[in-house]
Amino acid sequence: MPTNELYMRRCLDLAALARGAVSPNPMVGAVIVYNGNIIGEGYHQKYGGAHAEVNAVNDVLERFDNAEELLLQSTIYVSLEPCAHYGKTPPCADLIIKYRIPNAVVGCRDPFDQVDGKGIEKLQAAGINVTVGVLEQECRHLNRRFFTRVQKHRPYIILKWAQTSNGFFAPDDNSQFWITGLESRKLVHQWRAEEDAVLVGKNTAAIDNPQLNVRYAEGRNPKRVVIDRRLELDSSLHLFDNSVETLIFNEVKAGITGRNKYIALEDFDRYVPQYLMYQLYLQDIQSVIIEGGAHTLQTFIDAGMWDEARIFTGTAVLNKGIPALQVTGTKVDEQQSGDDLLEIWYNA
Ligand SMILES: NC(=O)C1=CN([C@@H]2O[C@H](COP(=O)(O)OP(=O)(O)OC[C@H]3O[C@@H](n4cnc5c(N)ncnc54)[C@H](OP(=O)(O)O)[C@@H]3O)[C@@H](O)[C@H]2O)C=CC1
Ligand SMILES: Nc1c(N[C@@H]2O[C@H](COP(=O)(O)O)[C@@H](O)[C@H]2O)[nH]c(=O)[nH]c1=O
Ligand SMILES: [Zn+2]
Repeated sequence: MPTNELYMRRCLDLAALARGAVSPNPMVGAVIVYNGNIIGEGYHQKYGGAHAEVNAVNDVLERFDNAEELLLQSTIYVSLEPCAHYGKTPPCADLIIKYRIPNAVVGCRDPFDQVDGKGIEKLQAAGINVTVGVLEQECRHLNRRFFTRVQKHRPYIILKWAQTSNGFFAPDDNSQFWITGLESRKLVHQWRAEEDAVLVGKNTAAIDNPQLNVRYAEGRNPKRVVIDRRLELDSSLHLFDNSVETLIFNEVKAGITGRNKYIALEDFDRYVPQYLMYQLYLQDIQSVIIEGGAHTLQTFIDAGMWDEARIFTGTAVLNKGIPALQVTGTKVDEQQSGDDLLEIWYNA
């Protein structure tokens, strides 16, 4: 692998260590290389905390007595364009300029309005040799949630469901039927920990009484979201147990009771997926995993409001029921999850 790619790959690995911990900020990793050796590493570890470049420079300063001398002959690799603005921390471009690091290699440009090329320009104006676009697609992919929020003004939307081996989604008698095995269940809980919110429709909330939390994996619980137009759901359901912030989209009331947030939509007959996702965007929710049911998933599919679909096909069989859903897009992966088959599709 060419050298630049090798170090950028390390930046990506570092960045990914913060999965689920920095939203709505992007995940970013940085390494500093002197004479073919990595002398410092860092990543953005938690929301509001130091940026990757700061941690990488500090790592060098802590490890070497002659750090400032080494930095004068080093290259900094960073998976996202260094920031140029005063946010929660001062601009990273200024830090690189301050230590006169002569070379910067950037994975991809930051689309965020206050950066968007200004970090690169600032470095170049200071005489730093800047290379942009190393492993660019991978760098953009890692932060696809962040890019979607900044560029589309909505969260990244993941659809997830399970279907039987003979193409059914659920029984049609308002009962719960578990299709997948324990491994898939663990995987889904891990996915929940990686996203900001998990959403279900009213019937799923009533029939399954889901908890929608992270019990079979490590990590933090996502916010819960439910669509309940007329507020018909029973308040004794797990969803309303105040263990996690829960957003209830309805047409009856707005307000907060404990950790339950009622959000009123003006129009429940048209553009519901669009309105809903805009509301989540306003709440800084950068990604959402939609776990059903069929009706809810279908409205998002019909509106073209999805980015990724994760579809399990279990070994269970149903003789009749709600038919499984179809997406058109690109299948990017297929793998076994215990006895289940898992397909990943992108909407492109
Ligand atoms: N196989 C799997 O992966 C899963 C299976 N299930 C199963 O699926 C079944 C439930 O699925 P289903 O009946 O399709 O129900 P949903 O859970 O999708 O709930 C549908 C209801 O939610 C409200 N809603 C959803 N989307 C919208 C929208 N865009 N605009 C307005 N209201 C909306 C409506 O309620 P209102 O009546 O207020 O208008 C609608 O009738 C259960 O048996 C459950 O066990 C559930 C999840 C996953
Ligand atoms: N039936 C079914 C799924 N159902 C989804 O999981 C939810 C239950 O979440 P929890 O209460 O937290 O365990 C349920 O409401 C529905 O959204 N998921 C799957 O991976 N496989 C399955 O076969
Ligand atoms: Zn920064």
